[in-house]
Amino acid sequence: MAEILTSAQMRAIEQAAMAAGTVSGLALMERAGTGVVAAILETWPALATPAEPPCAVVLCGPGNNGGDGFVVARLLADRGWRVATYLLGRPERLPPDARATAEAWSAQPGARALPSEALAAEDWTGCRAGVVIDALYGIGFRPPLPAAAAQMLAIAGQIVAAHPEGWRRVAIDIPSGLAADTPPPVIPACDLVVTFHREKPVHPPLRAAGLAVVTADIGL
Ligand SMILES: NC(=O)C1=CN([C@@H]2O[C@H](COP(=O)(O)OP(=O)(O)OC[C@H]3O[C@@H](n4cnc5c(N)ncnc54)[C@H](O)[C@@H]3O)[C@@H](O)[C@H]2O)[C@@H](O)CC1
Ligand SMILES: [K+]
Repeated sequence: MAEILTSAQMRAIEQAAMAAGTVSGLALMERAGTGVVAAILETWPALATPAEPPCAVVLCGPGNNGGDGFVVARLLADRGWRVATYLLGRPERLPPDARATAEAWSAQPGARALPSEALAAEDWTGCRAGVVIDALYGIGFRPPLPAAAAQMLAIAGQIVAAHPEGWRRVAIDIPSGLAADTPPPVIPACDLVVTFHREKPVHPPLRAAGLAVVTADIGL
């Protein structure tokens, strides 16, 4: 059976690698985002060679999971996708690595880096293929889910529901609202979960329930 790590064990491995100077937190975040994009394109190869640019609605939370989301936004925009990020919280309160990836994304010409409040007013109906990226919370989350985050996920669900053949939901590390170290009380609506280095206790039950769970190598 594949090794399962708790969130504390995962953090300890990341901290040890950073303390040893073998990798920075920012480099790990870049690898994490790269792994998410690779998993999306492997899971849905049509998105790698689309007839028209796909869209990405990226929900970014207040921590490093959100930082991964900004990397994914930048990389998908580099591929010609139509991308917007929606940040829950204030950019100046992001932790340093996430702030760096947010700034790198915002600095891209044409980047649409928006506050969470903008999500409700956006119209994505003209985009036939796309992904909603859940980068709200990862291994740092402890329930309950804040109402504002639940509201963002609900709006994103409506975007996907409007195009059941063309839009997919992707969760970075963990579907937001679930805790890393315990079995999920409910199975969330999600098509692909991309976690890093090793699965956490939440992942095997998700896979057993039919969700695609991919573990990306981030070089730890
Ligand atoms: N250098 C790193 O730390 C790396 C982090 N990675 C990503 O970072 C994630 C972990 O990041 P963080 O530790 O910043 O945490 P998260 O991004 O999971 O959570 C963000 C913040 O939400 C807060 N929070 C937790 N529960 C809450 C609740 N119920 N209501 C409101 N706020 C709540 C936490 O205090 C935390 O500061 C991983 O899941 C992974 O996606 C990856 O990029 C790999 C490298
Ligand atoms: K997430």
